[in-house]
Amino acid sequence: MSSVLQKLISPLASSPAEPPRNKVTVVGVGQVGMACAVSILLRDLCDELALVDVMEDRLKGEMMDLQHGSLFLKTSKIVADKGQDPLRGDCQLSSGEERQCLQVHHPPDHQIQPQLHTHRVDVLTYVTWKLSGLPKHRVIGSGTNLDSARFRYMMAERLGIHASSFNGWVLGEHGDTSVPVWSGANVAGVNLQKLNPDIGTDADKEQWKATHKAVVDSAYEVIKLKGYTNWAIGLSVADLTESIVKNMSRVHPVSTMVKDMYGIGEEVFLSLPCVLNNTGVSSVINMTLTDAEVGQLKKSADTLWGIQKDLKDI
Ligand SMILES: NC(=O)C1=CN([C@@H]2O[C@H](COP(=O)(O)OP(=O)(O)OC[C@H]3O[C@@H](n4cnc5c(N)ncnc54)[C@H](O)[C@@H]3O)[C@@H](O)[C@H]2O)C=CC1
Ligand SMILES: CC(=O)C(=O)O
Repeated sequence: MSSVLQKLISPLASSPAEPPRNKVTVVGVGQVGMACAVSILLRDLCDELALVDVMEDRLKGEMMDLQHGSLFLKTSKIVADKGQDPLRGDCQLSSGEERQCLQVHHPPDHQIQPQLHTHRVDVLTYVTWKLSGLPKHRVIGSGTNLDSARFRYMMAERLGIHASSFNGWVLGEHGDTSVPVWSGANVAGVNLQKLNPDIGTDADKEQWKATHKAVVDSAYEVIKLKGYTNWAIGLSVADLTESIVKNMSRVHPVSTMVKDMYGIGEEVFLSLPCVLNNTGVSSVINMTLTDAEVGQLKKSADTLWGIQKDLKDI
């Protein structure tokens, strides 16, 4: 007696379905991980989304909740895996392999947190690079992609234009010692430093420097107000994901290994403008920075090295 399934569907292919061509794994299904997951799903960036967490109930609940939204999404498979080793997983690519696998890590950093008095993404990117054994161009920290987005939004608000029309970069360490590149800030190619040579300095009568301070303070402000930040980081990680999985070679400020750049002598991860495509960070743009900006980058590098050199067992 045939089942409904057998009566309804006549299989044509005898071989099993192909493995996913674009798989994204989100490690850590807390506030940030789920904001990344939803942003990635809404932009149709993968054909399989895998969630990984050590909290089994939460992981299953988040997976089921997303699966129930499948009707409104175009991602064919949403799965969860509590057992996957987050740093190795099933996403290792051998050379020439066509599939795209990308892992987005946002678990907290219990092992190193006590030693940190700063934001952590750059140090965690270094730790991930060391533990994974992956080549440096395949380990990318979201870095100052978020700081730059906040800067562009706040500068654009002050100018009465949309964030996408203000071109400005925040480089270096994510957070407190991030470096706004005032020398490159422009709208439609019009350099703001040419209009106001003091822009970004204490001597500036218009105090544009306050906008960068507001960028740094804004993470603390949002955390004070709602307990965490998640939407902007989720949206920004999805944007990075798009450049990678769609092989777009767009330039983003992300955390990469900067030893031997701008006179930095140590193995630290800091944000510079990076070309992102399906090889990872395929190249770094050599920005023409002022001496003061290079000095600030080196200060960020020193801060991070001060933390990293004391990390044991990596
Ligand atoms: N770089 C940036 O711009 C930003 C970074 N963050 C950072 O992102 C991290 C996550 O933040 P939230 O999502 O708010 O925290 P959360 O506490 O809501 O979520 C963390 C999740 O990671 C899971 N987890 C812990 N250890 C794990 C392991 N070994 N393997 C798999 N999963 C594990 C936890 O069970 C939890 O579900 C924090 O360290 C936070 O500081 C947050 C916002 C912006
Ligand atoms: C928490 C954090 O690092 C941020 O929102 O910038």
